[in-house]
Amino acid sequence: MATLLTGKPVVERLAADLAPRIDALARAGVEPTLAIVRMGARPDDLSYERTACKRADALGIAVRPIALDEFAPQEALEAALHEVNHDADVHGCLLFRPLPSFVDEARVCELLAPEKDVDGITLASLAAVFTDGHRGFPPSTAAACVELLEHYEVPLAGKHVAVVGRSLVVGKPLSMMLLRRNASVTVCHSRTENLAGICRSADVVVCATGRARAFGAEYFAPGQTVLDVGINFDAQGNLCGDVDFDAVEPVVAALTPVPGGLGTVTTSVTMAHTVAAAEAALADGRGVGR
Ligand SMILES: Nc1nc(=O)c2c([nH]1)NC[C@@H]1CN(c3ccc(C(=O)N[C@@H](CCC(=O)O)C(=O)O)cc3)C=[N+]21
Repeated sequence: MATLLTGKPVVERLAADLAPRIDALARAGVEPTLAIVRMGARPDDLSYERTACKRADALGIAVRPIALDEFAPQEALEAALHEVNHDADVHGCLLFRPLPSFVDEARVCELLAPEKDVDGITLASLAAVFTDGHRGFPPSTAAACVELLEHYEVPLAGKHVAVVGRSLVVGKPLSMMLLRRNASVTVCHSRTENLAGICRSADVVVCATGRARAFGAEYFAPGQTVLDVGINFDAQGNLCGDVDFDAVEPVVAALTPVPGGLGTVTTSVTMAHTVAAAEAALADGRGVGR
């Protein structure tokens, strides 16, 4: 029987930290505001948007959903980001990825004002992750993994962490964040030879491939901590992770569930980044007294 590393206590702790800060902003006449920009209607985007709206509402953060058609021209997306950049009442922006394949994602990401980049999509934010700098925000999903590991006091220093997945949303930035905490990180991917063997040899395994229930018991060993970053929908439309939960739960020491795991922490981290962005805007005199 593995210990379930649920998101709930992490979410509650983050909320307790944010409440007085949101109150202080309200007294200064600022309502932290997050723009959510979506193209099309991918189920994982919708899942995030639903959870984000609920969480924002509970905390006293405003959400501005901006939904574009799946086939909207890139110019429409660029115009939406331009508007976000120039709206002093918007403090943060979450742009769902991946974008449709005809969109130049790298170009679009660079358009967002770095101070509103609460999900670490600009090069400025990513550079800070790689150089251990203090500017900007890391991608929320990567930050959520670290928050959860720290909350549950999972040792990282000197430990071997296998990160499976090399996206800019999770795998690459998370590897750097773990390295900074003195873990020895193996970054694995679809071309990795002996993936199961590498995973079995690790102290902590992070599954971030986006393939429903692809990680069976053969990838794991007793004593391990497993983070399941996957948000997938199976053929029946049920939300599931990258880990085959029923097969793996009897093997490992601790495991995050899906739903109720890292997704919920990711949402809260985005809210925390939005509040921090609002605080920075207030301190800079941006968006007040106009
Ligand atoms: N730039 C970018 N950054 C992302 O981090 C990103 C993205 N794009 N595109 C979409 C995926 C998906 N994603 C989710 C995060 C939280 C939940 C979440 O909170 N789910 C809840 C409830 C799910 C439900 O009931 O529908 C849970 O896991 O318990 C879901 C999905 C972040 N993603």
